[in-house]
Amino acid sequence: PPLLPIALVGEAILGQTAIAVQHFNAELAHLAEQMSACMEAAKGVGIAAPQVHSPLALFIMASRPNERYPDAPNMAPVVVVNPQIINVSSELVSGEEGCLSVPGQRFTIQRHQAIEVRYQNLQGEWQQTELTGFIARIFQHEFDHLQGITLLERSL
Ligand SMILES: O=C(O)C[C@@H](Cc1ccccc1)[C@H](O)SCc1ccccc1
Ligand SMILES: [Zn+2]
Repeated sequence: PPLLPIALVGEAILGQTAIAVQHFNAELAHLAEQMSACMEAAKGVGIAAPQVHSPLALFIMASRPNERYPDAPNMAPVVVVNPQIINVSSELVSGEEGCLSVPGQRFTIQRHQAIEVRYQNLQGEWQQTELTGFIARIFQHEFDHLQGITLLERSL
């Protein structure tokens, strides 16, 4: 099946607040599958539903070592639904980020080093955990997408 087209910065959907997911059904699981395929094809470590023109509060995050973050952990893709950031560290770290919606560009972005988060999985079960480092960075990047915020608004 073809990959979903990726919204580019400037398209309205990337500037909108995402809508809470209410129905944890097969359709949601199918969307998550399509998003994972897009992320893998783009060699990304994250992708948010608005980037594939869906208004839902849903993203995928993964992690693997890459040239910018050679010590990044290997983490299998995680589906994050209706996320909340409930605590953030005062410590900020600067790092380089890319965005599938701003192709070919890299930005230096400050993020919280550690965050406490709460989200639902594809079955609607609430998870709560603390994230640090590169994975915390990815979560914050994708969470921004669900608030209609892209790197361009955060770039130093
Ligand atoms: O647009 C997206 O959400 C995918 C982003 C994910 C990302 C978040 C934080 C820091 C870096 C990337 C990227 O396009 S995925 C491509 C990539 C992978 C590793 C490092 C930099 C860029
Ligand atoms: Zn992005």
